[in-house]
Amino acid sequence: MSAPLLDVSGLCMRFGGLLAVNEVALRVEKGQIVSLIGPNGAGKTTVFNCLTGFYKPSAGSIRFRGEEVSGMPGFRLARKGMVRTFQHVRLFRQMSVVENLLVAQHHHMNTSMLAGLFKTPGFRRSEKEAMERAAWWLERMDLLEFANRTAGTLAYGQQRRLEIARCMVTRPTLLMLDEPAAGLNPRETADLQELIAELRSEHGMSILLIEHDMKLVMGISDQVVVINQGSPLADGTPEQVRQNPDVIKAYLGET
Ligand SMILES: Nc1ncnc2c1ncn2[C@@H]1O[C@H](COP(=O)(O)OP(=O)(O)OP(=O)(O)O)[C@@H](O)[C@H]1O
Repeated sequence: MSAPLLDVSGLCMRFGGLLAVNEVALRVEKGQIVSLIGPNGAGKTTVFNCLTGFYKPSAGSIRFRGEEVSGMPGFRLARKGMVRTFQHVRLFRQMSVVENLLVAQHHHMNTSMLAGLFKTPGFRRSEKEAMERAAWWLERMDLLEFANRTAGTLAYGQQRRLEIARCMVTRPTLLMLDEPAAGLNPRETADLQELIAELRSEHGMSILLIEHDMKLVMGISDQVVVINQGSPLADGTPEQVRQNPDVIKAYLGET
């Protein structure tokens, strides 16, 4: 059997006296949708920040495509195919919608500064492909008509979609979404669920999701990992997790 796409074990993150993440383990197999859930302050975003190189974990192993990547900076992880969105939308708000997608691809373009200076055929081809990819994803996300609008002026749901498009133009392997349904209305959340399913079925994405919307989590996940106060509480299929008494007590019982 091949190694999991993402294999995290013994992950710990300490902030001074606070052990915010304590021995967390999770796996994402290729093509899986895995959700990380837990009450407010459970440590979910801290786990994401460790996985994506924002924090250097205090302990533990993070293997991505078989390689130990713990402590690797975010831009290198992104090049390797691990990309994320944020709990609070983070776009280049003053840039146009399409510029946001072009900038995102810059690190991934196979061109040198000299090639850019002399506008070599290779550089021009690379730029054309980046523009085509941006246009494709803008259309897919129903954002094409806003291509030249300043990103900060888009409606909130559109900004969320642009953030996902910004990940997708880099052609990632693992997409990590931090509360993608936050601030969306029920219709938009249902559309998001459909989009996530299609990212997997049509684009071969593997997805790790932090989400509070239980309908979305239970409706879309292959596996659910539950943490509470930084520590692992349960993991399994949505059905197994839904019926776990510890989870009901610590988390689902709250809602
Ligand atoms: N940079 C930091 N410095 C100190 N403490 C932090 C830092 N980041 C997070 N924490 C603490 O770590 C704990 C876990 O926070 P985290 O944001 O990871 O939880 P969460 O599960 O994502 O919560 P929510 O669902 O509310 O977003 C909290 O007690 C938080 O205050």
